[in-house]
Amino acid sequence: MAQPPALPVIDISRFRAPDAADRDAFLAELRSAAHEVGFFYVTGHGVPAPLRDEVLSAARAFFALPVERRLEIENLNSPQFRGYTRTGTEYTAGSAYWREQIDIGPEREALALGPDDPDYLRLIGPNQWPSALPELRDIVLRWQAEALRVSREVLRALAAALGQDEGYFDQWFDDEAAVHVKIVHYPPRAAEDADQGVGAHKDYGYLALLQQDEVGGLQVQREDGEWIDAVPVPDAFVFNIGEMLEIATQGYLKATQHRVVSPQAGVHRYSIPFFLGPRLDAVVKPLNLPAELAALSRGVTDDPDNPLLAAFGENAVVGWLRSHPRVAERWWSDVLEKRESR
Ligand SMILES: O=C(O)CCC(=O)C(=O)O
Ligand SMILES: [Fe+2]
Repeated sequence: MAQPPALPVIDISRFRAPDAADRDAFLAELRSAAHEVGFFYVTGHGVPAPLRDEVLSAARAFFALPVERRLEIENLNSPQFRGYTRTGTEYTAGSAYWREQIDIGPEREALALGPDDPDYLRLIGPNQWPSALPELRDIVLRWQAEALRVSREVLRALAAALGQDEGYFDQWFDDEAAVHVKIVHYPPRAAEDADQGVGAHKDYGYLALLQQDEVGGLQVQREDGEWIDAVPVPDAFVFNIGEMLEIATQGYLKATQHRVVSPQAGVHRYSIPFFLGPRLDAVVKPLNLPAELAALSRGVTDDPDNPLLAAFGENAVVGWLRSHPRVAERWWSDVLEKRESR
């Protein structure tokens, strides 16, 4: 049965409202959604419905390809962790996820690097695209451009809601900014009690945007520990705060834990998350919050299993190495050895 959404709904078009009072009311709503829950729906985003349908259809078509065609772009081929991950080979906290996916990032040439270059520069490189579904590239890149536009608008609105100039975060963006799209398929659970689609985690960039189909399964942890469903809301994206914004606001905004419960037998779920991070070389500094907001900051989460790193490139490297151990062993063994001996 359809449940009413338990998360706030933010109409981003109100950010450009000509009426100052309405804009202030909008910023107050956004601020409270981002501070109290860290998860909210965004409507009024202007991403055309046909494009949203096209990307989900392309996702279904890719995962319906024979496995050998999917494996042509396996991420094991890619030092930059790009490409296809088979079900059961991606991890959080040592426990496998029940999903398959394609990881896509900015389309670049890999750099010729020396031993003293920072490790995160190894994340720069080309994507892999399936020859069996040539239209996927164009559809995903068009969708990615729209997701980037909407996320940057939400980030501008958040800057304004935090008492900053709306362009505050622009200093961290240029062509090297970390954008990351995932095309994801959650197969039905293999057994009634095997329901981990994705284990509890936080996202490491500034913001994540999610387009989900009508199945549901995403859950968000409230401050009291209770898990609530981020039920699909037609035409809305789900947004959540990532670790970089938690650091920038000293915990006034919080990177919220979330997870995905696998669909029931016979049901398949498809989702397209998009992650917006700053440039790989960005080191996020705490921003100057207005006193009344600073008083409500909770500090940055101190979890020994997942220390939050203000250096974004390093935060990203740690995340990739942890979630894709096979790619890490194949292409990053020198980095792993260096880190183990520290
Ligand atoms: O597919 C979803 O609903 C969420 C996925 C997610 O949280 C992630 O990939 O970080
Ligand atoms: Fe996530």
